[in-house]
Amino acid sequence: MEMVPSTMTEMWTTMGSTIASFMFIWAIIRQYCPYELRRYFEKYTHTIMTYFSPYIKISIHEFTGDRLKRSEAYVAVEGYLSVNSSKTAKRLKAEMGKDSNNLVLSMDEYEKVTDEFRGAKVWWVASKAVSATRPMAYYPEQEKRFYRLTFHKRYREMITGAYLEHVVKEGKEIKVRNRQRKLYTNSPGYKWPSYKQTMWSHIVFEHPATFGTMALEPDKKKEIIEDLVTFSESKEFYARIGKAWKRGYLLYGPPGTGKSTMIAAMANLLNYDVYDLELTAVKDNTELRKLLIETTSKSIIVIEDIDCSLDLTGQRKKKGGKAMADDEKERKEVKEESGNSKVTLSGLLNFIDGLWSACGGERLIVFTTNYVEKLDPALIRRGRMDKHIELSYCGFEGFKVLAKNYLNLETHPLFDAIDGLMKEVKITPADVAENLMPKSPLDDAEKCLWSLIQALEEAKEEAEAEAAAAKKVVEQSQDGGGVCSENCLAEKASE
Ligand SMILES: Nc1ncnc2c1ncn2[C@@H]1O[C@H](COP(=O)(O)OP(=O)(O)OP(=O)(O)O)[C@@H](O)[C@H]1O
Ligand SMILES: [Mg+2]
Repeated sequence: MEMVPSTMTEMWTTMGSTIASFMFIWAIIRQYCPYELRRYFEKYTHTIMTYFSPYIKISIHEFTGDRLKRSEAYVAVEGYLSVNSSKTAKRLKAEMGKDSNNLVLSMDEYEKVTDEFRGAKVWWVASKAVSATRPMAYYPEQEKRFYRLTFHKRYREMITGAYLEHVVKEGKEIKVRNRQRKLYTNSPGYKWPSYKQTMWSHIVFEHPATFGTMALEPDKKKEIIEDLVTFSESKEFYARIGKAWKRGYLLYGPPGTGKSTMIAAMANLLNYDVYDLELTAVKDNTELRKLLIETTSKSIIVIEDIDCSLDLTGQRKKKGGKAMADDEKERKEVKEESGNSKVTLSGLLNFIDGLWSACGGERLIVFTTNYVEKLDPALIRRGRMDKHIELSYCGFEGFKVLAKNYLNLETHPLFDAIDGLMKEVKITPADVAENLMPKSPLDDAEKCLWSLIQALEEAKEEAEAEAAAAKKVVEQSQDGGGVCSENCLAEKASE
């Protein structure tokens, strides 16, 4: 009877001393053994333990290979765990989320969470390994972060198949929902730090414009929105017809008619990033291609005032029959005009629809111009710029949207007078908006409407005076018996 406690005590003593000896040996190895020997010891202990363990482990590393880009799988898992871990994990970290007004939680380093899928239990751990070597003494230690998934080997097939598929799909959706949208620029004003890999700099994109606040004919607005939404939902369609998943928009019209505003509204509608490409700051076609490759999907690449960016209007046409000297001179002129940029029309065409432009998919390319007639037809032909949108002077429907935005008015007795005047004179939405904007806290809606009526009346008087002057010139030229061309009439009228 006394044997049992004595055996138990002996057993505990033996176990205790074994663990103590093991720890002692391990402490000595850690203290005195060279790094290589330690690694060797760790490796074999690990192999023996893995052999007897019924669990399988999968690691998903943040960076793979060239370390240039975060691994897509890691980003997706991060998204998936940000939602799933925030319910169960005890140590969380918080980062600023979408629109800078909410915090997104995710599991902290070395935290472990459990997940269940079709009755199978799995465990996720966020971990990091610190690289033993540093390229230079003053470089910070390189941390390699990774997630480790552990599950029982009897679920191998289901976890490596259906479960991981589910994690990646859901994680990507969560990332898109939570992401801070960005406005990128390649502007030369920013000095790139030498270690920086990317040629774009960015800020958070927070433009408030939406199609709801845009002054535009309702039918036109509806058509544009439908076109954009159809594009964003057509991944399979583009794949089936063998076309890269991108679409070009040409926005043209006089200054102040809402071209730039529409780009912001497009980005807000589709939840896309915006790449504002300053073409004059691009050194040459190679640099243009590099910039393109660095853009991500779900984005709008914008080239504003394309007619001013480069001499893209005649270069290609002239080149064919010209002598070498002429060609050289022409190239020099183009270079001077466009701030040392050597981007050519063919470089730009390749940028839009060359092989590289298909990398990544789901991208809109938008050009804006005030002078559509100045552009080379090759640049804006259908297929390159698929949709041409003219933004023009403000109509009564457009005015009503602005009155609602600026004054919260849906109707007013002065609307009829404004409608009448708008049929007679051209006014840009920017001018309407400026007049409707209260200039002091005492300005009420009626005062703003009167300000607009006054502006419209002044514009009408100006137009009438111009028309009268033109008529006078015509009469004079007829009296004098001379023949005057249209241009000459316009010149005299403006005098
Ligand atoms: N269609 C519109 N709807 C609502 N607001 C507009 C519209 N057009 C212009 N605006 C207002 O006028 C301002 C100037 O418009 P925007 O910069 O979009 O014009 P633009 O066509 O890009 O001009 P530019 O050709 O000079 O670049 C905007 O800040 C916006 O408030
Ligand atoms: Mg603009």
